[in-house]
Amino acid sequence: MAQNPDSDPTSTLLRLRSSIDNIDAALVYMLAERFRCTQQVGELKAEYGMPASDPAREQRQIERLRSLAAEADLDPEFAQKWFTFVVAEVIHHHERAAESR
Ligand SMILES: C=C(O[C@@H]1C=C(C(=O)O)C=C[C@H]1O)C(=O)O
Repeated sequence: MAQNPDSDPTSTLLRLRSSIDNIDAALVYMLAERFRCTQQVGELKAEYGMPASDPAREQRQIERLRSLAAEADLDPEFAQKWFTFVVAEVIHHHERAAESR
């Protein structure tokens, strides 16, 4: 009789880790794509003398992401922390783009 593939904890661990590795790869590609977009925003802002950060836009994004996180059963605080961390890096890039003009 065929064994249940999940009856062996080692195979279960390997199967789950394989999915985790795929998800991590997708996240890296998604982040790279996001930074490619924000880089273009940074160049546009530097060219036209627009401010690096837009707190009102960020506030709207935070509210939207918190609501999406709650729907997806993800901690909204965690979603906000992740967003704030990424945006801080984006703004740093925008400031560097403006300085190098
Ligand atoms: C990318 C922008 O610049 C900043 C970075 C943001 C982001 O990474 O989502 C949002 C607002 C701005 O503070 C933008 O203004 O759209």
